[in-house]
Formats: sequence, structure tokens, C-alpha cells
Amino acid sequence: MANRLSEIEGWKVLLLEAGIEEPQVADVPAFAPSLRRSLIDWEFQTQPQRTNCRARRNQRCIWPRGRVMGGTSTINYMIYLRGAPEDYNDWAAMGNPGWSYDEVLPYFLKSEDNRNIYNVDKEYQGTVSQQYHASNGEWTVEYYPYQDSNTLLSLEAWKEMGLDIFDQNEPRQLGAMLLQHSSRDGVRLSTNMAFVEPVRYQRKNLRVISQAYVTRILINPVTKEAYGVEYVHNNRLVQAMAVREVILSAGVINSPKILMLSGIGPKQDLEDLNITVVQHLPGVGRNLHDHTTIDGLMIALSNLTATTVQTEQQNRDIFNYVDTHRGPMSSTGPLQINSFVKTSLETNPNRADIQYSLDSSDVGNFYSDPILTDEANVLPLAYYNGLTIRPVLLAPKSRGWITLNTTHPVFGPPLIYPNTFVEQEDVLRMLEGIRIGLRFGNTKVFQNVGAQIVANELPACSQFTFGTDEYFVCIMEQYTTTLYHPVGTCKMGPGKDHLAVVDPELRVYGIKNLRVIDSSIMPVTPRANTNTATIMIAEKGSDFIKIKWNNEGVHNKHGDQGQSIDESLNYVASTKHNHFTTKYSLKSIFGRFFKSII
Ligand SMILES: Cc1cc2nc3c(=O)[nH]c(=O)nc-3n(C[C@H](O)[C@H](O)[C@H](O)COP(=O)(O)OP(=O)(O)OC[C@H]3O[C@@H](n4cnc5c(N)ncnc54)[C@H](O)[C@@H]3O)c2cc1C
Repeated sequence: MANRLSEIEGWKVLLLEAGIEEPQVADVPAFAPSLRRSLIDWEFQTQPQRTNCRARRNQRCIWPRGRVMGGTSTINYMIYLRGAPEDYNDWAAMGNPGWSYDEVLPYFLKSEDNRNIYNVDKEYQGTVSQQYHASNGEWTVEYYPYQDSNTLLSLEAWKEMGLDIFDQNEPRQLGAMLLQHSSRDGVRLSTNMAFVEPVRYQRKNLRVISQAYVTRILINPVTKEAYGVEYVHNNRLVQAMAVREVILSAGVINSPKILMLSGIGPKQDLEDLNITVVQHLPGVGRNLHDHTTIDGLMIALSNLTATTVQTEQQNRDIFNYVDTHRGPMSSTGPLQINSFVKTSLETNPNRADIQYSLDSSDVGNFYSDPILTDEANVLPLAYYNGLTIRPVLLAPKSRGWITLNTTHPVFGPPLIYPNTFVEQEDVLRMLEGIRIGLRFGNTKVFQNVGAQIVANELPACSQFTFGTDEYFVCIMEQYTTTLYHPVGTCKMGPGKDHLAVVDPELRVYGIKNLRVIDSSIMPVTPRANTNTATIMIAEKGSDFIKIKWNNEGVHNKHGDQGQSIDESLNYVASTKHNHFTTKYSLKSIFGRFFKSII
């Protein structure tokens, strides 16, 4: 958004980010898990519920979100998948003109800088049509430079299961592939590095303030016009005035939170907290859904393919990565293999309802303490002796909600009620997904290298026998986890949809000059990882703004106050990254990483 809007020289753009500058440690693909629960994570947690996360500490699942320049794209796993055409055709059919697949495809292509465009084609024997990829955008997409033997075996195992191998960023979905990622030459490429950094110090009309914590949007209660933002920076409460628009892109948890703090949301909830209601919108914080999965389905690898190595070798790999951006650190291990399958509950014959994600694991650690292992999963993805098979619920029926924390509504985390597995249909789909996952783990490909499914019962489900439906239903309730793709809390929809928060041009209902543009607007989650769709939404959203203001011009109703940035702000721009600015610091990363980040 910041990049696209500051293309217009006559506009001033102020980007406020609560988190710090992007640390260099986030660059390293294999370190992705250790960014969770660090200084650059909001560290949200779900509220205890009967149907999910029961074995987790205090019955709460962790829900990481990036609190850093680049947001969650700086801590995610970089998988580049867009979803199926039907996902977007569904959005359009729900009353959102302009959002069908044919209409959003150009916006996917606009950002894309595919560095393997011809390889993608070759890899899949010429099945990839060039119309589905582009290489002129800012956002680099590539194969990681490194694939270990388990990664390649996993693809073979899916083939043995009868899945076709092809590029799943073309319209077809059911099958498997070696994924491309949002990285450039083996280094993470966040939205910050792709879109903000290249123009940040080049364009005078773009100002970026990190560590600026937005507390509310300023709205005239009479005219219901948004005219600015209030935020805390350097322990001072500051107001920035907007001449044209305020754009909220605080993500699926904090966008609804900031709306509610600004008097926009379910009337009763706001009144309970003595917040003056500016606009009653019952959908704010509702429609929360996610790509849920489980722990506890694991393949133990034999010495033939386990990648665990001595510390000396790890150090060599790190030095090698620093020098070359190659080797085990330059990838996310077996997570590079994706597959989409359908269960018998999916009525559309061409549509996937389960995705499989294959996570590097340490079998001994996991079975000695599955909870702590999940929370403290800081080992690089490159070294493992187990593969966790995660069947992912792509089209969940259950819907949860988010509301303000009554004791600390402004600076405390909002309350997250995910409602995972409340709907029986979700449980049944997951059960089938687990059974397909077991077949995958038992393929000849894995048997031939001495790998096998671990049939140990996890502690909270030890009253059941591994392999029974009862056991797996128990696993769902106790060892729930997620791919961390929550969406939907500021739903886009037509006016007649009582849960809609924004219209199809992403304008907040009932409020002038205020849009929400992030993953929270997705009415239904795409059946794929959500980052690529979020960037598409930002591309499309910025065009809405350009079209509106280029047609209407600016009518500054705020007189002298109407500056896009409060110029009285005594702000000194930081041009340095706070962490790991030298090669040396990366080389000693194991020693220093935890002290500096966590
Ligand atoms: C561990 C993990 C792995 C993932 N892996 C993948 C993957 O491989 N592929 C994929 O496609 N998707 C993945 N995702 C999901 C994907 O990254 C997100 O869906 C996407 O980044 C969401 O973008 P967003 O703009 O909606 O929100 P965010 O990226 O979260 O951006 C919101 C921004 O607003 C800031 N903010 C919030 N509140 C305030 C405030 N009060 N004041 C100022 N600033 C504020 C935040 O700090 C943040 O920078 C993953 C997510 C996680 C957590």
C-alpha cells in the first residue's frame, strides 16, 4: 500500500508500524520457527475452549503475528500459493463485484517477480501457461536453492499415492508440487524488503515510523468522517491528520481491535466498555476462521535420511549460508512440498479441502514433551529426524470471534475465541485427512528408507488406542494447532450482509474516508496459504484509492490542520536495522540469537 500510494508524487503517505525494524535474523529461511514468540511477534493466544487446544499450556494455542516492519510476512514460512479460481469466484458470488478470479489474477501478476518462470514451466513438462506468472513485479518468487533427500522423497510419495505433480498456482489444484517461496536468492523477502525499503529513502512523500503504536482512528462523530490517527511514539501520544483517507492494515487481530477502540463495532460490546458508538457494525471481529491442523502424526526417519548433524556441521552450514546464501539454511526443509487433496465430504470434484504440510521435527523431543516442543520450537528447519504430517483444514465451517480485552482494551491483547472444531463437519474432514496422511506415511517410498509412522499415543489421549477414530478426535481437541492463517474479522460483503464490515471497495460501512485493507477483509479464506492473497488485496485496494482520488481530487476540510503528517512531531528517522547488521553477528547466531531477539 505504502509503495503503490507514494507512486503519486502529490500525495503524502505516512506508514505507522508498531514493531521494530526488520532484524537480519528473519532473512534466514531455516530460522523461521524461531521468530515465533520472539520480540517481533505479538504473541497472541487463544482463549480456553472445549473443542480445541486443551492440552496446550493453560488450554491456549499460540497465534503468532509479526510485530515488525513487514508484519507477518517477516515471520512467516514464505510459501507462495494463491488459491483456486473458485475461491475468488465465490467472493464475487457472495456480492463482491470485481473480485472474481479473472479480475484478481492481474493483481497477483502485478507484484510477482518469478525468478524461475521458465524452470516452473520445465519442471512441470510445459504444463505451466505463462499467463499465470509474471516477472516484472517487486515481489520475488523462487524455488529455494536447497532441497534435501526427504523433500524429494515426499514428492515421490505423493506420486505413489496417485497425485499428479504440477504448478498449483495455475487453476488446477488437486495434486502436489515443489513450492516456490517469497525469497530472493535464498534470503527471505518480506513485504517490507520488497515494497517499502526500495522506496523508503527515495520518495520524499513517504514517511515510515516504526515503533508507533496506533490506539485509535480519529472520526468526526457528526459527519462520520475519518480524519486521522492517534498513536503512541517515544512515550508520547501523537495525532496524525489525513487529508484523504485513513487505511487500516493492522491484520486480522488488530484491525478489528482498532476499529472497536474507535467506536466501530458491535454496539453492545462497545457500550459495555464505555466506548462511544460511532457506527454499530455487528460483524467487526466476527467471521474468524483459520487453517487448522494438528500435532501428533509423525514419520520417524531412519539414519538413511535423517538430517540431524553435529554442532560443528551446523556451524559450517551457517558460515556457508552467510557467504553464499546456499545450503540447508537457505530452505525450510520438507515444508517445500505441498499437496492438495479432497475428502469424500467435498462435493466439488475438482476442489481440495485438505492441504498437507510436512514439518521438520525431532522425534525424541516431541514425544517426551509435545507441548514444550511446540512452544520452544527454535531449531533450524534443516536438521530433523522426524516429519510431522499436518493435514490442514482448507475450508473450515467453524467460525470464531475476537473482542476487546475488558481490563486492558488499548494495550492488552484482544480476546480470541477461534471455535475450532465446533462444527462436526470439520472434525469429519480432518479425520479423513488424517487417514490419508497415514497412507502417505506408509508409502513404499518411505518404507524403502526405513521410515515409519510413530504409533505412540500422546499423553492427553493415552486412554485411546493410536489409529482409532476416538484417538484422532481426541488429538484434534487436545493438540490443535494451525498454519496461522486466520482471516475474516472485517469481512468484505454487500450491504445486506449483516456481518459485512467493508464494501467491495474495502470502505468501512457508515464511515467516510476509512478503508480496511489486509487479510481481515477476506469473506472466506482461500484454500491456500494466505500471504499471497493479502498482497493481491493490497494491490487491488491501492487501485481503488487511486481511482477515487484521481477522479475526485482533494477537498481539504481541515484547513491548516489538514496535513497528512503532524509536522510538530519531533521525529528522527532511524535508518539502521536494530539487529544483526554484520556478517559476524549472523555467524554467531546460535549464541546471540536468543538474547537479542527473545
Ligand atoms: C508462523 C507463520 C507462518 C506463515 N506462513 C505462511 C506462508 O508460508 N505462506 C503464506 O502465504 N502465509 C503464511 N502465513 C500467513 C501470512 O503471513 C498472513 O496471512 C499475512 O502476512 C497477513 O498479512 P496482513 O497484512 O493481514 O497482516 P500482518 O502482516 O500481520 O500486518 C499487520 C501489521 O500491522 C501492525 N500493527 C498491528 N497493530 C498495530 C497498531 N496498533 N499500531 C501500529 N501497527 C500495528 C503489525 O505489527 C503488522 O506489521 C504465516 C503466518 C504465520 C504467523
